[in-house]
Amino acid sequence: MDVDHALKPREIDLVTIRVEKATARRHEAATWLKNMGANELTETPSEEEFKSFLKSGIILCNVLNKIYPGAVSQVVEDPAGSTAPEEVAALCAYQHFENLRNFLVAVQDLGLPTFEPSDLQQEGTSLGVVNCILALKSYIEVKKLPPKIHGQSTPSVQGRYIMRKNSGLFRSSSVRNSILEKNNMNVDYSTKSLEMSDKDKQHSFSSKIEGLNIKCASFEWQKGQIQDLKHGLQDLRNCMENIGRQQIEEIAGLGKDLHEVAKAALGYQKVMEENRKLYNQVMDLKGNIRVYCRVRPFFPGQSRELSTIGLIEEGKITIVTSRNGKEGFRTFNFNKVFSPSATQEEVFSDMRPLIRSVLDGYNICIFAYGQTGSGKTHTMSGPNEITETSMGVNYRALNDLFYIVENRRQNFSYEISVQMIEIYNEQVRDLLSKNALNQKLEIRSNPQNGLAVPDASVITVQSTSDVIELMKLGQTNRAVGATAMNDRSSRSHSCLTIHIKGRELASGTILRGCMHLIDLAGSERVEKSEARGDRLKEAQHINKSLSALGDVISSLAQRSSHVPYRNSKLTQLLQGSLGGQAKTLMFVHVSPEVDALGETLSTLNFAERVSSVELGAARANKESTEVKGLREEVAHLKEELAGKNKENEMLRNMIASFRVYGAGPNALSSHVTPQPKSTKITEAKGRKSLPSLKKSNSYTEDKLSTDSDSSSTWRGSSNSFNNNNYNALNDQELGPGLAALEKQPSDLSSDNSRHTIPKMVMNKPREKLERSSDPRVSKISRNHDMLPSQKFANGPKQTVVPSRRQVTPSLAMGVKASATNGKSWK
Ligand SMILES: Nc1ncnc2c1ncn2[C@@H]1O[C@H](COP(=O)(O)OP(=O)(O)OP(=O)(O)O)[C@@H](O)[C@H]1O
Repeated sequence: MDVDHALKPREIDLVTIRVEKATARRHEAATWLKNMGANELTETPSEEEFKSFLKSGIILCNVLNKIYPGAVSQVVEDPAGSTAPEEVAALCAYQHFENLRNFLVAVQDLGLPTFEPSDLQQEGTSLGVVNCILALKSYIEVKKLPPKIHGQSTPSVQGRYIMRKNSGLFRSSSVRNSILEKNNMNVDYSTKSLEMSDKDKQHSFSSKIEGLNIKCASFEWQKGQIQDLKHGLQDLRNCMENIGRQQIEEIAGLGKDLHEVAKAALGYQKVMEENRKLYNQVMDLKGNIRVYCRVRPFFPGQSRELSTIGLIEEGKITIVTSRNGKEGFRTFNFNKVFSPSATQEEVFSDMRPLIRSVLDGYNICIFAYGQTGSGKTHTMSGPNEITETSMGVNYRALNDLFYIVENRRQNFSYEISVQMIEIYNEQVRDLLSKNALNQKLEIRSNPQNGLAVPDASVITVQSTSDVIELMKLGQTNRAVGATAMNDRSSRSHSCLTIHIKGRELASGTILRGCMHLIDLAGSERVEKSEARGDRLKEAQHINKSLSALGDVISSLAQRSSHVPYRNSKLTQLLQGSLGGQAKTLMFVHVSPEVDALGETLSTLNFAERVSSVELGAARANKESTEVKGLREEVAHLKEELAGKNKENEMLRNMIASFRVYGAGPNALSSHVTPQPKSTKITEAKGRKSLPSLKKSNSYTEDKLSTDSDSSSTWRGSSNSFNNNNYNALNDQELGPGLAALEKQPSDLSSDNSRHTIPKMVMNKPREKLERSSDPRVSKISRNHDMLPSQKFANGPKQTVVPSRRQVTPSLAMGVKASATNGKSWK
């Protein structure tokens, strides 16, 4: 038997056992046949040898005839003498057929197991033949009958037995018919004989005993077979148990392997995750704008077969660009790509760390870009019906921020405030104001206190629900516009800004961060949307602002020295996030439909461009208390210095005016009161702390207010002086020269005689004035050195004279003081 080399060890064991057993039984059968006279057989024949010896059936028939002579009445011998090969082959076949058939019939009549003649063919197996021979052997052993020599047995007894068996096979054979005929004759004969004599009765009885003996022998043989089977079964059971044990061990081993593989896979995933984090960190360090791409699913009822979206991997998306039967693909790389099946939670969890950094003092900007209907609002806010699972980035971000604020309560105190604006047709509106539609707000390119739109309402919030209420108010304000202007909800850029000011309780360090969450209006092709009237105007504004965004991105990508932020309100709003040290994330959205292919490709091209923009590493807006103190002190000093400069300017201008009006320098004495000799600024130079600075201010304020007759008008520092105070002063109080100064440059330009010299003076640096050939100018310049306010200020010399409008408040203050004091400053 061929052993399959691919078999496993336990299977090989089993097969080996079977082969060994079969071989042993074959050898046993061969040995017995040899003992029964088949001398041509070896005792240990191979399977093939065994079959070839028995194939003709001669050996089998002869052995059976030795046991029961005449059991096979006619044994067809070898076709000796035939020469023609075809004749030999035919005789062999006949011999094989006849002998085997006769043998099998006889064996079956004995109640012994038979086999198929084909078992002795080349492709057959000798197992059945061996079983049959060994059964015959057992049968004889049980019967303990010595094998009889041919011709010595009693054919009638055997014949009767054979007849009684009367099997179907036997009945169907022509050879058997002839045997039957013979035996019937025997039966008839014996019956007649029984009727005739007691001898026959005895004979009949002995034949019954014989029959019983045969049955007994058969029973014994079967018992032996059952024993054999039991042993075989036991062997099999042991073998199965072994196999079972081996399998359990193997399964345990496989489990271990699987565990290892799972661990390795997890490790691989971790490494991949780590790689992505590192990649993002590198991007952070380089300050690249992060770009996440999200694909909208098909709408219900749309066919999913025609999609432009090919393969989506971790950070790659392949678009099928096949057109007119030509197959094409384009792959785009981004920081992350979300497939249509990505949930809101999955999308948010990836950007969570970015959002959290706003609490550490970073400026964050997240904006959603994409074609109309591609899912921007879905990502930023969610669908119309907002549930816990469907809520968008805005709500999740706020939830997260308030959650962390709560967790950090022991170490930090945070103030969170919110602004919500929209840019509609290039006008900025405050969505949290009742008067949203009528407002036109300005955007500052250098935000003060982080407010790019300082005039928009800033509302302090304590919880997410506060913000949700505000967002609802904002939406209502947009909705007001929608009824008035026909569904403009997606026709404007909306921006929710969250301002965060945190103070570290232990160190007093201040952190300021702000987060813009921007849902841009959808880009669309005007001709495709067939927009008319207001819609056309809106579309043009949107496209203009998005194209301005494209220009800004191009300039940034090319590192141009000039970036055209001022070309649209949108780019002005985004300036701090695109050009500053902010962390910026763009969500680019695409639709999967084939008819959106053009927009999808242009959107992704733009997005790839955006991802190449390096902003420089983001910086946290952190201020330690010391820095904060120093910064405030510097600011105060600057203010004070500016005040003093304004005074200088005022006096200089006064001199100029007096000269214009023909009054000599002495005339000043009736208007200008010298400031009390003060060392306040000198002190301030060496000051370290804010309180002393304040003291200095208050001293000046106090002095001014006690010197003043109308203290209510003048009370307060120069810093707090505003246009209203200034406007409250009338010409009488200011004097003719100052009243002239109050006029706008345009007013002055119409009065040549009065403004010629002041204008010259104002626009020239001091050195130039000193070198001037104009005697009036040089006089002013010399006088300028003697101004008491400059001595008082003891600050750095001014080389550029500030403009007239800048000096007016301090000028007014100085004049008021001089007018009431009445002393000369000379
Ligand atoms: N990821 C998504 N899963 C399920 N539905 C989505 C998804 N993205 C978008 N949609 C649905 O697609 C439709 C259009 O989405 P959405 O309004 O967010 O697009 P938009 O880009 O904001 O459009 P517009 O620019 O016109 O405002 C909505 O009905 C939205 O619910």
